[in-house]
Amino acid sequence: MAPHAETDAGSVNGGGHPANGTSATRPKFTVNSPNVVYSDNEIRSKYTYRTTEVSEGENGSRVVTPKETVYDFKLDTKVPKIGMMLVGWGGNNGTTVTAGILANRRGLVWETRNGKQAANYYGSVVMGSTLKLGTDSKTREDVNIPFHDVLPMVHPNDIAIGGWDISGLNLADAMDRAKVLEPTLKSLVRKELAALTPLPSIYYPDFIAANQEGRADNLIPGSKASTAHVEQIRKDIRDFKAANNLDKVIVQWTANTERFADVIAGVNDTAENLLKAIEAGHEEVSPSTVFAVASILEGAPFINGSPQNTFVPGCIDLAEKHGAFIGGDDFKSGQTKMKSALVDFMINAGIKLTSIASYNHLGNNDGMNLSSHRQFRSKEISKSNVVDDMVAANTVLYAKDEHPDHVVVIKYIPAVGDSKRAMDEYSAEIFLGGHQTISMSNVCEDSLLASPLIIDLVVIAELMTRIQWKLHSSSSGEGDGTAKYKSFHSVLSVLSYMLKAPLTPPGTPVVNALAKQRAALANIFRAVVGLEPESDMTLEHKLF
Ligand SMILES: NC(=O)c1ccc[n+]([C@@H]2O[C@H](COP(=O)([O-])OP(=O)(O)OC[C@H]3O[C@@H](n4cnc5c(N)ncnc54)[C@H](O)[C@@H]3O)[C@@H](O)[C@H]2O)c1
Ligand SMILES: O=P([O-])([O-])O[C@@H]1[C@@H](O)[C@H](O)[C@@H](O)[C@H](O)[C@@H]1O
Repeated sequence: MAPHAETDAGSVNGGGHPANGTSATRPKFTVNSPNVVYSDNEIRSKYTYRTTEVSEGENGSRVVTPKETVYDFKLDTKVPKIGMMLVGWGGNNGTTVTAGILANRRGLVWETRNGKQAANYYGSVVMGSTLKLGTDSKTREDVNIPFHDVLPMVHPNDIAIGGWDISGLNLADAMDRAKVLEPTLKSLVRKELAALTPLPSIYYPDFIAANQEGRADNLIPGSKASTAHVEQIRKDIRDFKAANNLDKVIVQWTANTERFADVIAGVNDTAENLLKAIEAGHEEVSPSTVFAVASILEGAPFINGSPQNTFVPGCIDLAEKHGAFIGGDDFKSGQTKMKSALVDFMINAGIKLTSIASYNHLGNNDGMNLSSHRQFRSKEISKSNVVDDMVAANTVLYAKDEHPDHVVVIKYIPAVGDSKRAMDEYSAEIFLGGHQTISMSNVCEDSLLASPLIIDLVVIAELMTRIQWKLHSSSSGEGDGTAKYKSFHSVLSVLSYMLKAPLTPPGTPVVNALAKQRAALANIFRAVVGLEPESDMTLEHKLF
């Protein structure tokens, strides 16, 4: 069946939201400040970023100096028509997120054994959460707004969807294979999904488990990297963009977890070497890296929802050289999301976490792929490193290089399907030699937890393409109007809230604490419209 792009999704406004297109979308609030200027298609702001610099004082003391850097931000308020192309579109996540967007777009309601269920975007930080805007001028109470309203963002209902899969099943049959959704919901989206078929993809057998071979029937010829593969994927992106009359396309990897690729000097250590290695068909270049390279060259943001090292140094170098956005790694959906919140709480409460035993079993195709050791190893790494920053930051509890014992176990048990079971035990030392043990059982519907993250990653990555910054003349020392606006760094570490192993610009620290990640996201968006970070000090309720 010929690959089909989804029909133009932008014209169906199921969510009661403003139609998408090139017209500017009116912000949901107006900032009353001389530092914020509104025009038809832009919001410009002057923002003072306040930090604290610590330096060595006398006799081993420290000197702490408040620092101010003034930035100019520019936000393009035109919300574009975008498409999302998923690599692994026929998988559990791909089919579930597609069905979910269709259900929301059409405002579907279906019968379940507990009664009627309406489509929703629960689990999406953008569509399901709020943030504090400020304090009511009269009541002095908090005013909270939907996260989606803080800046003009794409509405997921309007995202055109397409993608690739090594399996040629149409999306309706693939949805059945995934065994994630209720039959009543499936029946309501089946017809539309049946008309969607993943584009053929590249398949290099050595990178994913051998047990995946049986589904590989929808292939672009060639079993190792090639320039032809890059060019085919670039053409697919262009064709999808044209077929759906899109302004932008964002590509996400939600295909199987690959083994780590060896990082080899002269092969994938620089952009130039990586392109040469692809041209030479080097066998250490993975399919995910080929997709990343193609997306970068096509100017489409690329996000890696799996744990493998797609972004070898040469790939990051290429993104930087092309000013393209990349983000990753590995959707943070259930067990690790809980861990990044619980460990933050325990260690910042002064409780000395001494061990974490994380066990989970699942029975979906992801689990089958992870039953192969080299693919499991990729996941073990991304699930294990999530506590490192929180431990290293507490030198009261932990000596240098001291850390809790931490084991990760993943077992494939077909009977549980997509309903992943996570069982964790957190052991800790408390006051006067006491011990605390937290045992947790967490039934995580893997794809129903990951799909909203796919949406958040696309919406936020797109928003980041419309935000630019420059040093204000008072900080740059240059005359007004001389500095040029530029985009955020190519590596979108702002996406870390949705990811287990956040990719950050080379040489910059990784923050895994969930609350810090979310605060960074919210406060950066506040800064873009000239608002101070939300500090939660609420002095207005303490000093009166
Ligand atoms: N909660 C979650 O579901 C969750 C959380 C974090 C990360 N992940 C990661 O997301 C990925 C997808 O998870 P899933 O449950 O949808 O898995 P899945 O196995 O159901 O889907 C993966 C799809 O990718 C396809 N595929 C494999 N190699 C491909 C290639 N080279 N090109 C195109 N398609 C290819 C497969 O045919 C399959 O349809 C996995 O890597 C998983 O580890 C999932
Ligand atoms: O995000 P999380 O729940 O910690 O991690 C999950 C793992 O526990 C699971 O084994 C794997 O199949 C999923 O892809 C996901 O990565």
